[in-house]
Amino acid sequence: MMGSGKTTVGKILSQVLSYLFFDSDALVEEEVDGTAVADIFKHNGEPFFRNKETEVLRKLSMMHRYVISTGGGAVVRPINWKYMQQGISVWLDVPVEALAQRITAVGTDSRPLLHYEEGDAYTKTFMRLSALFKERSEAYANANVKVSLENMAAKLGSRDESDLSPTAIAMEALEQIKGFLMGEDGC
Ligand SMILES: Nc1ncnc2c1ncn2[C@@H]1O[C@H](COP(=O)(O)OP(=O)(O)OP(=O)(O)O)[C@@H](O)[C@H]1O
Ligand SMILES: O=C(O)C1=C[C@@H](O)[C@@H](O)[C@H](O)C1
Repeated sequence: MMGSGKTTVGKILSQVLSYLFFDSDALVEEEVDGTAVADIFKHNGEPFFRNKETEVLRKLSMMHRYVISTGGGAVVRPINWKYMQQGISVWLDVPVEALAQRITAVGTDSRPLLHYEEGDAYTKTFMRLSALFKERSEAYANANVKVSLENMAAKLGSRDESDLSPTAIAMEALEQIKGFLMGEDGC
């Protein structure tokens, strides 16, 4: 989901692994002459953006030793899973309340799918994100690994996910990836 920390956590993970980091939204922007995602949505429409996103994921699926932060909506197209499953997919599962708080703090200008609701900034962001999460939760569950911030906080005896640093989340992702790979090898 947008604001879940894919970029922040993904960059840390890439450093720990000594992999390169790429953000698929940034690559789509490059393909459209440096046009910002919000402007691509505005001028070319969402289907145009989604086609570019699929094309970027196709190209990335041929690369090795990359950590990739995908767009939050990449999960909705089944064809994208064909590409994402060339690697190990990680779902950063962050409660919608926390997402809305983070996004409200930085503003919604760069997030074209959050522009339409009435009301105060937190409430409209929360409502829209809740609807998107409901539509997409089944698709996110296709990921090989799920890092639940709620579960991580509970293990630490806390109910507040904001206590979790991006580094701690990256380390948890790494542990789960190792567990997934060991399961794949039948270990
Ligand atoms: N663990 C965390 N705790 C608190 N804030 C965080 C955490 N991880 C990321 N953030 C903050 O949340 C915001 C969104 O993070 P980030 O850009 O990494 O998310 P994203 O999933 O890549 O978002 P998008 O898909 O919309 O680009 C940033 O302001 C970032 O500093
Ligand atoms: O959740 C989404 O559908 C999106 C997330 C962003 O990363 C961008 O890919 C775009 O704003 C759409």
